[in-house]
Amino acid sequence: MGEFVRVETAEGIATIRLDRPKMNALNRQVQEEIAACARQVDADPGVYAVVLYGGERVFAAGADIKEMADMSYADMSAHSAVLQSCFTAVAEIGKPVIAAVTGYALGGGCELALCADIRIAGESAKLGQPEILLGIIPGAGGTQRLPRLVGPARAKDLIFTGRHVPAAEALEIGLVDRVVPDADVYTEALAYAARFAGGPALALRAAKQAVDRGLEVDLDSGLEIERLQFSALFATDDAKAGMRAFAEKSQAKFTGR
Ligand SMILES: CCCCCCCCCCCCC/C=C/C(=O)SCCNC(=O)CCNC(=O)[C@H](O)C(C)(C)COP(=O)(O)OP(=O)(O)OC[C@H]1O[C@@H](n2cnc3c(N)ncnc32)[C@H](O)[C@@H]1OP(=O)(O)O
Repeated sequence: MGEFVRVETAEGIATIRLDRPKMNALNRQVQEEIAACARQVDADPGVYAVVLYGGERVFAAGADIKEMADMSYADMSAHSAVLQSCFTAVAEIGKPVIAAVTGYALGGGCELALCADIRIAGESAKLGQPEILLGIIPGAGGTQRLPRLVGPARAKDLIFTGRHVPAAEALEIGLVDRVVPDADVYTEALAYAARFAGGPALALRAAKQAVDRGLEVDLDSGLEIERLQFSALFATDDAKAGMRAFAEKSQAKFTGR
């Protein structure tokens, strides 16, 4: 349990809850607490899916500008690897991760949402990478994850202009996957995550890793990643249970082994 970031778990779903004054501004402490929560939920066999949530008002308004304002090249050069690793810890959670985007997801806040697999936004939510307006650029994966999601031209538009993207446009360009009434964002994210509770955790992890790792390599290598992940699942009790249940017209009981 961190000071500004905590894990709340219920019925197999973990929420990583950001809760810091000043729009959940991401300072060093928040980033490190996010990474600790990511590692905690990744290692917890009782957690089948994860929701990232900043509260009803805001997801996260980005890095703490006031903290960064006094940082030197040396400071940031020393910290930026840690910073990226905190976000990568979220991206590498071996379970479905859903970002519940309320209010603003800007800068590092948008980059955090990009580390999720699915993004559900409220109708009045706004996302963006406004770093350019501060004389800097995204530094927590935005220049890499955003173009992979929306394409290089749209990513450059958002990064070059720093503009806020309303939820409806974010849906159009694939930056978010669903738009729901503001009041329903968190419950909708939990409902989607609940689909995975009690499910085939090993297969879900294999699917996520095959897709994510496959995006980074050529097709032949990606097919090899899939082949190895697919074959490995035949060593699991879950695969036997799942296919036997189908044959017996019964409900599969997955154990995560
Ligand atoms: C060696 C030490 C290492 C330290 C750790 C380094 C951390 C490095 C992290 C790097 C992460 C990767 C790179 C990412 C960079 C960024 O994210 S840059 C920031 C990008 N975000 C923004 O530019 C958004 C800034 N905020 C706003 O534009 C507005 O606040 C808003 C979101 C549009 C909301 O406006 P409004 O509703 O009018 O509310 P405000 O009055 O503006 O805000 C309320 C209070 O919250 C404070 N605040 C808001 N955002 C931030 C922020 N990002 N950082 C710090 N503080 C923020 C705002 O100042 C208000 O405070 P008070 O005036 O004191 O009430």
